[in-house]
Amino acid sequence: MDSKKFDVFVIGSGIAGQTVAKACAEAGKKVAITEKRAFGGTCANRGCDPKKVLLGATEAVEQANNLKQKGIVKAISINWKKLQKFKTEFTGPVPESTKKKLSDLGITLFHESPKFIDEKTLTIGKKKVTAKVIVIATGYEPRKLLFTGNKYLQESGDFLMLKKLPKRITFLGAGYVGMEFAHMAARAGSKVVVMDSGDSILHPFDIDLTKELKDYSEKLGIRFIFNVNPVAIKKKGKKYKFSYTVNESQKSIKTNLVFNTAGRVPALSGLDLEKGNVIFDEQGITTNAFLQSTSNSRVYACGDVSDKNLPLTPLSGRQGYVASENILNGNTKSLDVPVIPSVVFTLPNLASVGYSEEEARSRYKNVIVNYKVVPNWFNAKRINAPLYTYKIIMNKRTGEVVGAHLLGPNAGETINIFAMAMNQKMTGDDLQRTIFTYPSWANDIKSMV
Ligand SMILES: Cc1cc2nc3c(=O)[nH]c(=O)nc-3n(C[C@H](O)[C@H](O)[C@H](O)COP(=O)(O)OP(=O)(O)OC[C@H]3O[C@@H](n4cnc5c(N)ncnc54)[C@H](O)[C@@H]3O)c2cc1C
Ligand SMILES: NC(=O)c1ccc[n+]([C@@H]2O[C@H](COP(=O)([O-])OP(=O)(O)OC[C@H]3O[C@@H](n4cnc5c(N)ncnc54)[C@H](O)[C@@H]3O)[C@@H](O)[C@H]2O)c1
Repeated sequence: MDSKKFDVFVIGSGIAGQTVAKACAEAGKKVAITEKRAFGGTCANRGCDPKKVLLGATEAVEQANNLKQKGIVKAISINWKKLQKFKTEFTGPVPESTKKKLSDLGITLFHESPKFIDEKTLTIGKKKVTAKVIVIATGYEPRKLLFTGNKYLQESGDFLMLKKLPKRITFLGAGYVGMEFAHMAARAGSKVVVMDSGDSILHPFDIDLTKELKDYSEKLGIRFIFNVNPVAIKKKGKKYKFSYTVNESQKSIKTNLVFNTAGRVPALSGLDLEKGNVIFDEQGITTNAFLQSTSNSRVYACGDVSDKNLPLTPLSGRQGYVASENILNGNTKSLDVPVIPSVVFTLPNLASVGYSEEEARSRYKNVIVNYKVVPNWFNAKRINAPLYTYKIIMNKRTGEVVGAHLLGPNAGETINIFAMAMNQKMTGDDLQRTIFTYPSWANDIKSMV
């Protein structure tokens, strides 16, 4: 068997894997990277970026609909085929440009899944590869749902590639992906059903805000079914019959497509991690503070697949950076996680940073909770936006902002200012003293605190 030796061998070419591979190659190491799907990873090929391109058109529809009778006279609608073509302008070049960037740095590329045969050796196709350091950066994959007909389930990547938008779409899972895609599909003209095994949407987010978002989603025509236990999907001509139970009572719906949006899990299958002595659990690869495997010191894990994950692109990139520092300089950099803002790109956005109301109340003796529904504020009113709500939480003793939860237009941007304020331990007074542009969404922060 042909054998190759590297200083660093990276598995997975998403943001985490690319960051490590580039840093190590730039530092003069002999580096290889392998990718079993398209080079460039989830975010750029079948996640955040293509989603946000499709979202652009639905933002235009939302704004025009809100301003009907307020100056906009004609309803606008989406040409899905043309929108998809536009999206491909972004995703199409990703694999080749990623490959070029990596190989220009002298990195050797493979296009297959490897398998561990011992702690430092992998097989990849017919080749044997040994490396001083092996980096696992394989990301997440959709959770497998085990019921009859699960082969008919589609996943988020399939949605982003749909040539034609079907009349009826069902999303199984009301988390980030299910809610974002349900909003896009509904605005692009599909009849959408969202089901969840739990009793609410987006359960890590603030309950008051998610309730408002759910009610508004229903007005868009989205139907929610909660406490669902999926039973079977049967193909019936061009449609599917999806059977499920709710509180033990049997039900079914007819739909054109069913998407598995029931969560994502670490992508570890097929790597033969046991042979490499790499311990993992359902959180991902078990790592220490330096992102090094606790069982095999030659192995580092970063991005979604490490057990230190919070599966978001900026965090995965940061983990890639921390892993590369430790590979290159010895274990010197531990992963310090700052305050992490997060946004669900429904329209309006739901965004959050820091403690929930419940967490803050249990953590601090006295908290100030500023919770208000304010679609009457100028910024929302001028675009006739139906929802604008905030819940800002401050530690009463220090005045510091410890949590911010926003539902409204532009919330995905405004939340970044709260993240920065929290990282700098700013108080409500500090924010009030700041001069923001006017009239802008950021300027509303003064009134929120
Ligand atoms: C639909 C969707 C929308 C999202 N939207 C957002 C968003 O708006 N904002 C945000 O911050 N995050 C978003 N995310 C999450 C974000 O995409 C991930 O957190 C990020 O891509 C993780 O980067 P990573 O490098 O860890 O893994 P990935 O980008 O998943 O890269 C891992 C790579 O490893 C490859 N791989 C897996 N197994 C093997 C193997 N055995 N051999 C070789 N290669 C392998 C995979 O094919 C993949 O290319 C979204 C995710 C999805 C699915
Ligand atoms: N805007 C963003 O930043 C963004 C967007 C998309 C994805 N992501 C990342 O990707 C991760 C995965 O997102 P996701 O939406 O796939 O997962 P999720 O964990 O956000 O939501 C999964 C939902 O599926 C439900 N569920 C689980 N099993 C089920 C079953 N058998 N039947 C019906 N419902 C079931 C859960 O109750 C939950 O509500 C997120 O945690 C997030 O970090 C981020």
